[in-house]
Amino acid sequence: MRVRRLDPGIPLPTRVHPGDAGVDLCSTIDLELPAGRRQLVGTGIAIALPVGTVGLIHPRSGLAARAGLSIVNTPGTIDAGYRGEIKVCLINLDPTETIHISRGDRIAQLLVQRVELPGFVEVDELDDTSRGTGGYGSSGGHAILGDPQVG
Ligand SMILES: O=c1ccn([C@H]2C[C@H](O)[C@@H](COP(=O)(O)OP(=O)(O)OP(=O)(O)O)O2)c(=O)[nH]1
Ligand SMILES: [Mg+2]
Repeated sequence: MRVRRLDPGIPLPTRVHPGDAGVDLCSTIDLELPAGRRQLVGTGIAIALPVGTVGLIHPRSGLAARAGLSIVNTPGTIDAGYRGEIKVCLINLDPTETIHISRGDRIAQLLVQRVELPGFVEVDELDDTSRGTGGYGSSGGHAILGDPQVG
């Protein structure tokens, strides 16, 4: 995969272990992210994905579990033709604590996947299926909102 470093001080995307699906991306900035706030953060890299693939930007589970750091539009979509800097819209989901990020910290991970590129043909009817138009919990088994002891 061809990759450009737009910020020479930032390491290339790294696959920490051979076979890892995600390659980690780093922040180009120091950042204080208060509880509930979001910010678009540069990663200092640009890539040339092959047509027929997509880059998906996922959060890192450790930061999510330890600090509540996530990504607003997870997974972010990197189109094959995109040549700009990959950016990450970080959000602090912790209810009270500020998250401190330093330049060079690994803040997200990039996955590259094959993707279908179908054309769309308008029709009057779609074929019947067992699910039909049922969705949004139609099969049951949802969690109950509120306190189950009350009422
Ligand atoms: O987390 C992300 C998501 C997107 N992008 C870049 C690459 C992607 O190819 C482009 C457009 O993304 P998307 O299609 O999700 O955003 P949009 O709001 O639809 O913008 P556009 O009108 O440019 O497609 O922005 C990122 O750098 N990081
Ligand atoms: Mg778009």
